[in-house]
Amino acid sequence: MSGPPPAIIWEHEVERLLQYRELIPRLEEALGKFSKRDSAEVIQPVRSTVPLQKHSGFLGLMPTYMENDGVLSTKLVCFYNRETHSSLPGVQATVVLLDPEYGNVKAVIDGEVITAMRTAAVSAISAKLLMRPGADVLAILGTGKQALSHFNVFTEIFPFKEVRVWGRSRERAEKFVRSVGGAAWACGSAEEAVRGADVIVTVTRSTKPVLFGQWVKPGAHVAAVGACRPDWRELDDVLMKAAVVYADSREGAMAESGDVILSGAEVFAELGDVINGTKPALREKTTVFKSLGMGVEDAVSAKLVFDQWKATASHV
Ligand SMILES: NC(=O)C1=CN([C@@H]2O[C@H](COP(=O)(O)OP(=O)(O)OC[C@H]3O[C@@H](n4cnc5c(N)ncnc54)[C@H](O)[C@@H]3O)[C@@H](O)[C@H]2O)C=CC1
Ligand SMILES: O=C(O)C1=NCCCC1
Repeated sequence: MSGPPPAIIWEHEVERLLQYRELIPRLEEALGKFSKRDSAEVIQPVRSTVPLQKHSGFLGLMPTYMENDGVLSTKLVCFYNRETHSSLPGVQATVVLLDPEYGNVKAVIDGEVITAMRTAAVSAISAKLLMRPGADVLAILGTGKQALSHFNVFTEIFPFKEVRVWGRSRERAEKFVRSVGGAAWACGSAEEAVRGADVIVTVTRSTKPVLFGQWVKPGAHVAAVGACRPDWRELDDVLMKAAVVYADSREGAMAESGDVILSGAEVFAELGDVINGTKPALREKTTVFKSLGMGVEDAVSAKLVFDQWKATASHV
């Protein structure tokens, strides 16, 4: 292959280079560009998925081209629905950044930190747009990687007075609370965590509902991040039908979200539509943001990492 060898930028380096304050505005811009459906801005097909049946998982391929920005990338992500309490990873990812003119690989970047941070940052954007003003109580269902990245960004940018965490085992919820220096409460049940909460984040590997509409306070905002297969659920039909549903990608939600497909709920708008001002943010209603994850989010995150990496003198 012609051209210089690709940069290899791994986990600790990505952690050092990626900051929410720089990432969030770029993601907001990217979501808006995606929803314009202008092929010079963003070409991003719905994720192709290859089942890894033997290992209860999937390989997702997420190519994206942003012509006006000169960004070409693809993420390779494996995600699993393994036996409960398996110590094997739930999500593993790599982002490959290419030169769109020459076609050579410019960088191979660890995708786990990018996936954790860009997903949480997009949920935070959904909350910024859709939660009611004065939201005080945040509930997080799940205690894994996404739970931590969501805790980090939500507490960094919003002044929540209380953060509640639920996991399938109380022990894991308590461990999570210790890991964040005690800045949250471990709850004994999902119901206890979400009753009265203003914002609820679901970040589990569950394939059946863990959040039920009858527990959810009217006007609450839900960022639903797990359940990214057409037959997986995190939210029940009552909630899906009562809420105004937003998504990152309408096509993605119609193809991949069990919560949308199986409940028959309508996707009211994409987050990008709200950012572009073409659809309203119905903050006074109960809202669900159904996140599936998009290649364009990985593309702008990888570009940010690569640009910062190049700017670090010792690598040049
Ligand atoms: N929307 C998006 O862009 C993305 C979505 N995801 C999805 O988000 C979810 C969480 O991802 P990670 O935090 O990386 O995974 P993780 O494996 O680190 O954490 C998963 C959490 O779910 C819990 N869990 C597993 N089965 C459960 C069940 N039946 N009921 C309740 N809780 C259960 C685990 O105990 C753990 O707390 C996964 O479904 C993953 O596929 C991950 C990355 C991006
Ligand atoms: O966008 C992503 O990255 C993922 N989405 C759903 C499943 C895991 C990874």
